[in-house]
Amino acid sequence: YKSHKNVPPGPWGLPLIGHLHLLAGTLPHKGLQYISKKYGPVVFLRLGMMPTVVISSQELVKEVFTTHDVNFGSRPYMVLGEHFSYNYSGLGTCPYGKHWRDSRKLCTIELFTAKCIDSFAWMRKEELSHALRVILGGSKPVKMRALLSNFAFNNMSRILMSKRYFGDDEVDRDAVEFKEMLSSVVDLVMNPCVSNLVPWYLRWLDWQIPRYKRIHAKQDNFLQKIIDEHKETTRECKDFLDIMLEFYGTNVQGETHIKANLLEMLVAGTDTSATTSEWLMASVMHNPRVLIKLQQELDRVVGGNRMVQESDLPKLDYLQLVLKETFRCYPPGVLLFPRMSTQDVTVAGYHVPKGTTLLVNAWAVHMDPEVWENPTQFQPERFLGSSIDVKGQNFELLPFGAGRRKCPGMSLGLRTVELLVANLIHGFDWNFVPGTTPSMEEVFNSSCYLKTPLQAMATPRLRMDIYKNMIM
Ligand code: HEM
Repeated sequence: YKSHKNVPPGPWGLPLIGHLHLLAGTLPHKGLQYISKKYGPVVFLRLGMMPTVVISSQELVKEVFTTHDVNFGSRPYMVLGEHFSYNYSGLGTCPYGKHWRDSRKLCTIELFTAKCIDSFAWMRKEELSHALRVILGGSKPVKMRALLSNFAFNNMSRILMSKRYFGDDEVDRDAVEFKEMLSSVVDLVMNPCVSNLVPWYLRWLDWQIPRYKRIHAKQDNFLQKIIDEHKETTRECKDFLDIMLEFYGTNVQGETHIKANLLEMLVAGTDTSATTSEWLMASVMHNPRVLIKLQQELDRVVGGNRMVQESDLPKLDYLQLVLKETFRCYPPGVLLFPRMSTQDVTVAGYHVPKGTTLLVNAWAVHMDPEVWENPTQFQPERFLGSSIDVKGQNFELLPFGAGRRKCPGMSLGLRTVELLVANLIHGFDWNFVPGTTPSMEEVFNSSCYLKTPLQAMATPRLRMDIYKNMIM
């Protein structure tokens, strides 16, 4: 890399660890933003021994996701892909090519169309009624993270494989273990573990490999059991696992693709939606003006005699602004999901060789003062009258990425988040636990989370019979 004169600028690195020391003790997206302020919007770094280019401006995001999108269409080496996603068999980790195109088409047609998403409405309604029951009858204060995460997980697992794991009182112990495994897998996506930081011939040095293998064996057991159960029973209405069994086949290779897809979709679809909902709730609780304005809109559009239905959501204009602002300030994928160049390419006039990891600092773009006025302030009104949406079309707001490998689950994720938060805000007044004002401090585990899980006091805003009608 060094032998090439025209590589992007960057600080001096150290042997073996490269530039990792510059990110120690800071959140990676903030550390990378600091470096890019000094060296420019395209920076070359070595994360361990792995050559990496980091992009931090709207203009360059546009360049990589339009002109060079095919070239950056694959993912780099990741522990997630090798050890957990059955050697890159799933839609999110597999290399750009025929298998990816076929898998993406299957999901787009069978899972993510507006018609499919509408057809899951009754499941979301049931899950909502369970969430209401937890809020009204459960412990005080409400443990928001568990509530939001169980809602997202149950919705995903029902859509994918007709399974509901987290009940109101009873929980499936295997599922709890599986969900914990998923969290460890999520942690490993961008974790600076040895395997992620060295070339292939040194990966055997990673002392954590036996741990990956142990977790994977348990995960495989759980997923295989679900597939075997599915093959033995038939459902009146096919779920996505039935559709995948028909498409990929029931041979070992087919089932491997299915297990990888199930795992990746649970990883990609659960935490992202739950984290967005938690950031939104925390943000509006810290900005009571916004919370009151949301409730006024809900009173106007929905009224005080019922809970919010999916058909109300497109009419909730202010909620859309608040959601956009939440995504801008707290995108769950602050660095998106890494890509890799499959050919030598010129970015912003600099040479980027084949095999370089591309990180897009979406958070830095969302906080760029050249693009946003007062970027650090939470101000949903900034989107009033603006055509900016969350689809990443103009590359200044990218919570779902952009280009060919952008998130295919966007509409499903948005519907899940909007329905839940609209009902939480319409149905209850929310206050911090008396005597506490939790901080908005974040932690990074591949995704950004509130450091202290949100807990809140809920006071019903509507007549009791309205909740009772909703709770089945
Ligand atoms: C608020 C919710 C969500 C957010 C913020 C989000 C965000 C993202 C981001 C940033 C990427 C990487 C895009 C890129 O590389 O440019 C991604 C990819 C992906 N997401 Fe989502 N996501 C969400 C919900 C979902 C849901 C509900 C699913 C459903 C299963 C899903 C499935 C996927 C998959 C399969 C990929 C990989 C696509 C590929 O490589 O072709 N996501 N998501």
